[in-house]
Amino acid sequence: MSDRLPHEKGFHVSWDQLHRDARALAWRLQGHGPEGGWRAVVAITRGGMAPAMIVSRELDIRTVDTISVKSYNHQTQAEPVIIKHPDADVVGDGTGVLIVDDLVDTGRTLEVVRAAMPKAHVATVYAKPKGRPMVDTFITEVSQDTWIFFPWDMALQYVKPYHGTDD
Ligand SMILES: O=P(O)(O)OC[C@H]1O[C@H](OP(=O)(O)OP(=O)(O)O)[C@H](O)[C@@H]1O
Ligand SMILES: Nc1nc2[nH]cnc2c(=O)[nH]1
Ligand SMILES: [Mg+2]
Repeated sequence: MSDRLPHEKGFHVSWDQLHRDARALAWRLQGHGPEGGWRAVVAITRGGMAPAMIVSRELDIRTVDTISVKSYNHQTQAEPVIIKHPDADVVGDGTGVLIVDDLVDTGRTLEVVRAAMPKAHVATVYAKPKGRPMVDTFITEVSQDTWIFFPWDMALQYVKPYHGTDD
């Protein structure tokens, strides 16, 4: 995360909120697939896996695969590389395939994913302005200087009361 700082704001997403937003994404996608419906979901690991599970459940899509993209740092420029492809027999050129990720930020990850499946439909739960053109469907936009905190990266912890003492 350090190479992506500074971020002025934080947007904290609870499991409950993530569930609601991923369901809203599924609702928006329902009926918008090609004739015959969506054939498969491809989750972009790892952040896309929880949203993809929720979307595939809501839309009753049983064929779910993954694509793994790793961002390598070469002199501060992050260069995403696909380190695991989905099953070619399942996805083909992407027709009828729903690619799901938690968010788009710069759009670099989706650039390489789209190149691998040009005809797929790309859906993210959250989007930042720079990456928006890379997404077909999303639910909530946040500003570019906002860092989104996901529930799998967080834990409940004690917070000091405003009045300054611990009891
Ligand atoms: O639009 P971009 O600037 O490419 O950023 C968006 C990507 O960054 C995060 O994944 P990350 O690479 O951190 O890996 P993870 O999903 O395994 O946490 C996020 O889950 C998106 O996949
Ligand atoms: N968790 C998280 N990962 C990211 N990867 C790129 N942008 C973000 C972000 O805002 N939050
Ligand atoms: Mg990711």
